[in-house]
Amino acid sequence: MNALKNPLPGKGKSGPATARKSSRLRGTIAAARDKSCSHRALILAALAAGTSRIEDLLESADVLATAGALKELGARVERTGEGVWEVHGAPWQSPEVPLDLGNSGTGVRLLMGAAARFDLTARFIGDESLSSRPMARVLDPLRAMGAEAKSGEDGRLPVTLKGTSVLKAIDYRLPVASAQVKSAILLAGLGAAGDTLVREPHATRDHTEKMLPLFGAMVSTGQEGAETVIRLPGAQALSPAGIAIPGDPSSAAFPVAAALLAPESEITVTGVMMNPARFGLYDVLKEMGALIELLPAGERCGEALCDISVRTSHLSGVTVAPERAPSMIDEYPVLAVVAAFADGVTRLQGLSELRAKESDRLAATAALLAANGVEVSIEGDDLIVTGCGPAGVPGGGEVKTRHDHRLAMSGLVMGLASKAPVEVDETAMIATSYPGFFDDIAAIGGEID
Ligand SMILES: O=C(O)C1=C[C@@H](OP(=O)(O)O)[C@@H](O)[C@H](O)C1
Ligand SMILES: C=C(OP(=O)(O)O)C(=O)O
Repeated sequence: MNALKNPLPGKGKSGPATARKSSRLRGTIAAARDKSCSHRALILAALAAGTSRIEDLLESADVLATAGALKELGARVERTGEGVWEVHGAPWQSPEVPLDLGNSGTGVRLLMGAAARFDLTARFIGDESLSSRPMARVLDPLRAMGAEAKSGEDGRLPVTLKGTSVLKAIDYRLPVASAQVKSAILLAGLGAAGDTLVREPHATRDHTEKMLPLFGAMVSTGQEGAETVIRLPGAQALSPAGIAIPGDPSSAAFPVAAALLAPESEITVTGVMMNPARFGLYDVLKEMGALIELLPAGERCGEALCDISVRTSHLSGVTVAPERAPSMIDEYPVLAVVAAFADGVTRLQGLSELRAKESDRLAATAALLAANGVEVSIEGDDLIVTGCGPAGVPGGGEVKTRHDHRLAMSGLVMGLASKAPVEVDETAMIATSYPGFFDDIAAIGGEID
């Protein structure tokens, strides 16, 4: 394994934390870099013949786990400066050790797809949370393409995958709305004989499709009735690229929500990617009455960017239809927190996929709200939140984070605006997606200790 040229910054905080009512959140912060694009940039670079340079990579635990796995698979991966990485691709080989993807669903599922087209055997493992998440959704299509896979109980990790350089192309309709499954199939399809087709009944984030051409690959996206169809010709070689990673709308959601809820606040988060398949939360917040302004801020990686300015707002409950879920899938916990402060009832519909995240996020989000005195219920796959309105959110609860970074950050955002402080039981996993969270909240004046 090759060593990092420059040491990485510290891993962030761990242990419990308490957020206290804060007001006058002010300032401008740069958005944390996008996790989805960071994983993809590393993986595509490791498939390309030659040296790619990635700037502003998100140096979070999840992304570093992907970088570590790529080294074990034979790529040369070097950190040459803050957020700057050089990756030299090579044909992937059987790793000598199990590939430990820690907490990262994106890392493990995309890597299984990308590895399937090589003559190699790799064992994939992860932490307790990742080991409880479904992998059959990726292994089934990879098996249909000709890979062999053995999994733990119920299609979970550990998974031993035997890839093959003679993969078959498939025409596959996604049974769940998942960009990870789509991407795994497309990455495998790069090495298959013939055209691979992925059909999406509900469009999901399209970063893989958008980034592949930057590495010289051909891929096209079309519409057949209500379905989005992605077609990728097989037997494609990738060329190296220079990529700069845009800001993450999912991470930006936390400071934005804090400023909406804490009195007399006004902040700006700069450089946020506006990809429509990621931006659903911001549309919903506007529908709730949020004072949000979006200022165009150029482009990165083929994605339009904006600076988001947000002020403390009077919010009303809304209904969010199920078909909007893929465009804001990771934002429901913090949206539920925002809804708890609104006037009236918010209905978040069609959230079955939240049960397959780092925790059962549907149950855990309801528990977070209930522990802090908010009326909440789950009806089927819907989350119903009765906003506390002018009475305010009581707070005072202890949030069980269940290895889930988004729950931890959502609980802390609630505590920045609720009457009594909110404690979360663990914060280490925040570094999986947003290592700068505590610094950013402190920079705008939020009190977390
Ligand atoms: O492709 C990606 O980068 C991601 C897709 C989503 O997962 P699913 O594909 O499981 O919906 C999302 O929840 C995850 O944070 C990142
Ligand atoms: C679900 C998430 O990530 P992953 O699936 O990559 O673990 C997330 O970041 O909220």
